[in-house]
Amino acid sequence: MAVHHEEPTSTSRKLHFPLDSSAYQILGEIGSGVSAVVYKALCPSVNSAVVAIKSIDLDRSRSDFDAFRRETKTMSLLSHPNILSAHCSFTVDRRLWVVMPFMSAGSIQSVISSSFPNGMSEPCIAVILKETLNALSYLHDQGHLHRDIKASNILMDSDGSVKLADFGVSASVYEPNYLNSNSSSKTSSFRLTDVAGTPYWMAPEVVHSHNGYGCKADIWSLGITALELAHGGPPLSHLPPSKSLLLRITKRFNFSDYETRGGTDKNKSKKFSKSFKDLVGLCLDQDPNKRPSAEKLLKHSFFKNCKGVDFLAKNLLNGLPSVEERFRVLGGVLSKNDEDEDEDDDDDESARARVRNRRISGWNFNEDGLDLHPVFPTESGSDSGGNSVFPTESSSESVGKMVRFSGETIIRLSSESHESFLSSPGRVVEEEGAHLVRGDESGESMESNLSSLVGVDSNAGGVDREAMVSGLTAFMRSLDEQRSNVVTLIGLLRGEEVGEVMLSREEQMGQVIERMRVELENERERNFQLEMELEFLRIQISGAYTTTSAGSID
Ligand SMILES: Nc1ncnc2c1ncn2[C@@H]1O[C@H](COP(=O)(O)OP(=O)(O)OP(=O)(O)O)[C@@H](O)[C@H]1O
Repeated sequence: MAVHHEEPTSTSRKLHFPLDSSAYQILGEIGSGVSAVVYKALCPSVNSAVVAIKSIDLDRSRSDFDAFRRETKTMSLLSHPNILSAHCSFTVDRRLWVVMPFMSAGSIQSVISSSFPNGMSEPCIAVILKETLNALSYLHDQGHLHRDIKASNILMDSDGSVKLADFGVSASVYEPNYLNSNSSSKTSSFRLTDVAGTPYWMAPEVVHSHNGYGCKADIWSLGITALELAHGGPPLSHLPPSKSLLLRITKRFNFSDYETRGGTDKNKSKKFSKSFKDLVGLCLDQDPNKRPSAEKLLKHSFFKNCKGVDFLAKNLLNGLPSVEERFRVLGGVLSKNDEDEDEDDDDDESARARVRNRRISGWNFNEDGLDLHPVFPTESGSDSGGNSVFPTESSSESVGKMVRFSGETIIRLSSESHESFLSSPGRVVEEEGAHLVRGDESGESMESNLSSLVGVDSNAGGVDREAMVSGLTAFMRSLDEQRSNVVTLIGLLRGEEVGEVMLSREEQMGQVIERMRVELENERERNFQLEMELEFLRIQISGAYTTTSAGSID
């Protein structure tokens, strides 16, 4: 077993946790995600310390190795009572092991699932949010964003102490992927541009991340977490992630909607204090600039008579099954739901269970094949109630981009020149398996094809002809490249010589495959954002219709 040693983190250097998997005795599994498993383990050489080991499969993970190095680096540089620091990390074969203190009560989400499926009391919520805000205030002050605030990333110990964990998608303002704005304040000026987080908790500006976002995205997620604690799940978690994400980020979704509908608990309408509603409302302001900072939120009246962590221990941990036991029960539910997910997409419980394992970080959100179906023509009618209008938003950056998703291809359309495009039928663009305009079809057929592409009624808008042509040309070029790669690969497999390269056949094949893999990954990453934007437009359109006709989000 190959073990590559890495520096232990600063906080644990004194303890000398071994950087060797054989030095740990695995006691059992306590959690699992798409690409990681969490174990409870013993470390006999360090006073038989009980630890949690997060073992991340680097091949299955949508974050790259650098992201995980960043997680452990971030954790090692931070020191705060409300932030979980790793003891050390090292690789074991193709897995990254992160050794952390064991938090015996597990995540707040697992506490909710087990004992409070319909939500916790406000005094408990206040303690959890306050402790989390302490961590966030420190984190933002240090120039970091967490980017994945949610109950499953807030861990609790047997004494009720609460720590923020999972820095897998956290980011530092000191890293190169942020945009500077004019503001002089460090914590308000940095702007990240990549999509990261988990759908139900994601701030609107993170979805539209080409405009950049900052630490206020964490404040939005904290607001969603507050609702999660209050109702047992985040708003709209009864819907598949893509739909909930997009509905939630539109202005159509207000906290009051959620409250009067009883949150995720359909049978019960809950009453909440004015100060709690005010706090959540502040966090969920669509305008990130209007959301208060973590530091300011700590002074909110909701925390005025906030109890200590021992209150949590008394009220949450009594009779709570062990974290292993909870995982055994919940783990069974999760795997069953994953098997069933195609059969029962609308089932509330399964949708809620599924989201626990899903995080948006680039294109992997699509990989799970949920409901992000902007190109399925048959769905357009039902999504829009058959009355949607063509997107009216037109911007230079939203023109003519192409999106490939699960073997389908969609094209971003602007609102202009639809008529002129449709009046010149006969362009030949074909691709097997893709929903594209065919050259032998009439203008009307093309129109319906185009409508199908974006899932909207094209009568109400237009297509930018030039953008379409340039987009389709780019698409053809990309197809040509892929075709040539495939031809090369077939040649190599058949034993033909390719060019005058002196490389072995295996090496040549390896190179071609690698090139195609990189291309595919780049394309998927690009496409993820485009899909989000397109779906967002569609939701806005159908939302405009629904709001006008029914005044409701359903
Ligand atoms: N240090 C720890 N101590 C005790 N339990 C832990 C610890 N770290 C994680 N767990 C348990 O393992 C579960 C899974 O954690 P993990 O970080 O892999 O996934 P997640 O946060 O649920 O999902 P994801 O991060 O993939 O969105 C947690 O919900 C928690 O119950």
